[in-house]
Amino acid sequence: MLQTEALPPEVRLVSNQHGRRFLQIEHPAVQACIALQGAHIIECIPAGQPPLLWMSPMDPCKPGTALRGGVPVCWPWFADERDGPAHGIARTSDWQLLEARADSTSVHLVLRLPQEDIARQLPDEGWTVKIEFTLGVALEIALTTTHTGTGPQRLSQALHSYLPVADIAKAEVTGLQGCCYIDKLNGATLTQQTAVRFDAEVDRIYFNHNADLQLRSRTDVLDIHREGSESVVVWNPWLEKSRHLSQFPDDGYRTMVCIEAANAGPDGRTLEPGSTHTLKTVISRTSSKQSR
Ligand SMILES: O=P(O)(O)OC[C@H]1O[C@@H](O)[C@H](O)[C@@H](O)[C@@H]1O
Repeated sequence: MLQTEALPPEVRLVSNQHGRRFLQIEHPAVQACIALQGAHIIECIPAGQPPLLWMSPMDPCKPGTALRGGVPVCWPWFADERDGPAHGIARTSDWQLLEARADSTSVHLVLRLPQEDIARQLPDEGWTVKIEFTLGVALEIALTTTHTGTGPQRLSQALHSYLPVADIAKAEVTGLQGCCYIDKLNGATLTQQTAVRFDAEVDRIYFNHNADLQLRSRTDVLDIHREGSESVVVWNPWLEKSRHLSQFPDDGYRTMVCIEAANAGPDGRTLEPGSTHTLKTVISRTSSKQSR
């Protein structure tokens, strides 16, 4: 773990009143906050812009509880693709900061999931995993997994980005037209004909897809670029599910949508011993354009 004295002045390690620890980033180009538990970024505000991420106002901030919003890291499985906790084991451990540096345009941070946490929870498997954040005018996250065990190992994962919208009923996701998806609500496989719009719960895995996406909401446009990802999860719980979600207000669904760079469903990977895979997403607001 990097010692506090080695942090650049733009990065501070802080604790809230419950003892939960965060990396607080204050840089001329960006303000951000990353919870060590889960290596979970909960705030990213490029200078002069609205936030790039949605965060629940009901976050209890107690150590051990799941944070609803930001970018939870789902690893080494997505949702319930394996037995065990939903979205894998990475969300509950405190990650270790390995590297922190800043230049004139951005802050770069590297964290890793402690080996003893992986060994305790997945005793028969060999993995190392680290995450790199580059924070500036864009939010860049790269999750790198190395298979250190013997025999092939399955890997599915997601950077579960909660993105803000002014009004979900007027938001749309473009770039998925013509793409096939699994509708997780009924198991059907369908083809997306138009931009994705929302008037009910949506929970889908789009697959065989690696092109860029846009989230359009009133005059705001977020650009989403992915690498090492052939699938993208689009999720909005709508009203009924919102009422049952932890740390989520009943009307939270109106102002968020998850667009997740993933390797999920048919895009789950098999890694051979010694091989490495990087899942990357870049979220930016390149301009304000006219939307619906
Ligand atoms: O409630 P969780 O575990 O944070 O998951 C939230 C949602 O995450 C999405 O990625 C899944 O597709 C949904 O099915 C799930 O409900």
